[in-house]
Amino acid sequence: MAERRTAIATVCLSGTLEDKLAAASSAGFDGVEIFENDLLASRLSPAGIRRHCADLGLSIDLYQPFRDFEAVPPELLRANLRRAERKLDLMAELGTGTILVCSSVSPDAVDDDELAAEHLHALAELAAERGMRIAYEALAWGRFVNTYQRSWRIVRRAAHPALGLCLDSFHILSVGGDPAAIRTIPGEKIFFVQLADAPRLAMDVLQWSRHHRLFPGQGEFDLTAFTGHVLATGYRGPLSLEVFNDVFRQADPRLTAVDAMRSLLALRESLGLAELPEAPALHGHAFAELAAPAGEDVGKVLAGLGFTVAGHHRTKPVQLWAQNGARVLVNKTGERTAIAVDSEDPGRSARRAEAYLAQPLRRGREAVAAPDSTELFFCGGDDWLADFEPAGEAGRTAGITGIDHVALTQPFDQFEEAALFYRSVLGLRLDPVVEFAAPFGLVRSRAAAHQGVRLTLDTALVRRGEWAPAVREPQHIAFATGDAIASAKAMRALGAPLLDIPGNYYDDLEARLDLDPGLLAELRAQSVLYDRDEHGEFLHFYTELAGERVFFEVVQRIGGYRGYGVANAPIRMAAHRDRRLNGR
Ligand SMILES: O=C(O)c1ccc(O)c(O)c1
Ligand SMILES: [Mg+2]
Repeated sequence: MAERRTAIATVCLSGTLEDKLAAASSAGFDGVEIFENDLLASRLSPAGIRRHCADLGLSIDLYQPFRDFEAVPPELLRANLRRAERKLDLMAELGTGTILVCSSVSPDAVDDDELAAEHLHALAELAAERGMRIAYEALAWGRFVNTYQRSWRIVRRAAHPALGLCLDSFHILSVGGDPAAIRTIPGEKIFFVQLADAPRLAMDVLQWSRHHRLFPGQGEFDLTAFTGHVLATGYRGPLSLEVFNDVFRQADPRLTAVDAMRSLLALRESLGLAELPEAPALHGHAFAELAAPAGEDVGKVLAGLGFTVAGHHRTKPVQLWAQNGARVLVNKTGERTAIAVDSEDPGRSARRAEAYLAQPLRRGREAVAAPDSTELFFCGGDDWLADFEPAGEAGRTAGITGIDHVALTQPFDQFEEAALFYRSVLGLRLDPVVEFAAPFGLVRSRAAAHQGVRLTLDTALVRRGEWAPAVREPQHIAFATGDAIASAKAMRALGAPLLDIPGNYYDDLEARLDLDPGLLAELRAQSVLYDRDEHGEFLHFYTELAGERVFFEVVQRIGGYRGYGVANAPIRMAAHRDRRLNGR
C-alpha cells in the first residue's frame, strides 16, 4: 500500500486549473483527474497542461466526464463517436490514457444492454488504436444503467480489453448498493476508483451528489469497507478522490487539498495499510489556554468559580489557574487559544500529528496547529508545570474536579476538516453531526471524544451578516463537578457571575420530563440546566461572558450520560445575548 498512488479530481478544489494543480501537488498527491470544465476554461493548451503537471510532479490519471454516449439510435452513435475521437486526440496531447464515460442520462438512450455493449465496444476500439482505455461509470441517476452490477454486465458483454469500469463509492453507497459484490470483479477490469463520502440526506440523489459529497471519513458511508472490497480484487490503480461540495468549491484549495490528503491517510490507516505512528493513549486534558486580552477579566470569573492562581509562566505573561485537576492558562497577550492533552507519549503524538500534515509549532513543547489555528499541545503528565513559577495561593474550591470538555468554534469552511483532524490526529471518536436553531441562526455541532479528552466543534451554518452579534462565537471551557447544585451555590457565594436562565425553560422541563419537584426547584433557583439520554443525566450551568469571547460552563454527568446538553444551547445563547444588550 505504501506504493499505492493517490489522486484527486480537479472538481474537488476551488480556483482555476493552475490553482488546483498547485494545491494538489503541494499536498503530496501523485496524480489528478482533470475535469473537462477546468480544461476548457484554461489558457494552457492540453500539451501545456501536460508539461505543467509534469513540472509539478503530477500524473494525469483520468480525463472526465464523457457523457451520454451509449445505446442510442445509429445517427446519434455516429455523432457520439466523432465527439469521442476529438476527446481521445485531446487526451493524447494531455498525455493521459483513461477517459471516464458516465452512463447515459439522455432521453435518446434506449434500455438495451446488448446495444450499450456494442456501442462501448466500438468506443473501446477507438481508444485501443491510441493505446487508451475507457472507464465506464454507472451514475446513480443514470437513465437505465444506475448500478455497478449493471455496468459490469455491460462491460463483460462488450468483452473488450480497452473497456473496464470506474467504481465511484458515492454512486454505489448513496443508493444502498451492496459493495461486497465488487469482490467478484477481476481487479484488472476495474480501470479507476473514485472515493467520496457523504452525510446521509433524504434528498434527490443527483443534488446530494453534486453539493454534499465529503472526503472519506467526514460523512456516514463506510469507505473502509468499500475500499477493502476494491483492494481485494487486486485493483492496482490510484485511490482517487472525487468530491463535489459547495463549501470546498469556494474554500482555499491549498487547505482543501491537505484535508483531502489527510482523509486518504486516515482511510489507509483504517485499512491497516499506512505506516503512521500509532496514537498514544490519552489521559484527559492537561490544560486549556485562553486568550484574554487586557481588560477582559477572566481571572475574576475564575476566582468566582473557586480557582486560584497556581503559577506564573517563567517567561510570558501567562497565569496558571487551578482547581483540583482543572488547569486553565490565561494568556494576557490575547494571542491564542490552546488545548493540551495528557499523552502517554508526547513525542509520538507530535510525530503522528505531523504525519497527518499538521503544522508543527515551536513552543518549546510538542505542539501543532489545528485547522482553525487552535494550538494543540501534547503533554506527558505534569511535565509542563515546570514552565511555571509556583504561586502558593491558598486553596479555596467549589467542587470542580477537572476539565470535562472544551468547545471550539470553527470557521465555517473548516468544520469538516477539523472533525477529521481531531479524529485522525488524536484518535478521538466522532459523534454524529447535530444541528439546532439558535437565536441568530442555525448552528451545526459535533463532538469528538476519547479517553477523557472531549471537544465540541460548532459552526454557524450560514455565514452571518451585520445583524448577528457573534460571527465569532465565544470559545468556552466546561469544567466537571460531582454536584452541580452544590457547586452553583458555592460559586454564587464566591461572587461568580452565573448566567440567569428564564423561567419558561423550567416550565417546559417540568412539562416534558416530569422531574422530581425538589430537583426542579433547585435547578430553577440556581439557573442550572438539565438534560438526559438513555445512559444518564446531565446538569450544567454557565457563567456570563468575561469580555467578548470567553465564558465557562460547569457540568455534572450522572450515570453514563454521553452528550453535551446541546438541546439547551439556544437557551444559553439567548441568555448571553440578553445580558449583553440589557445588562441584565
Ligand atoms: O455529477 C456528475 O455529472 C458526475 C460526473 C462525473 C462523475 O464521475 C460523477 O461521479 C458524477
Ligand atoms: Mg464519479
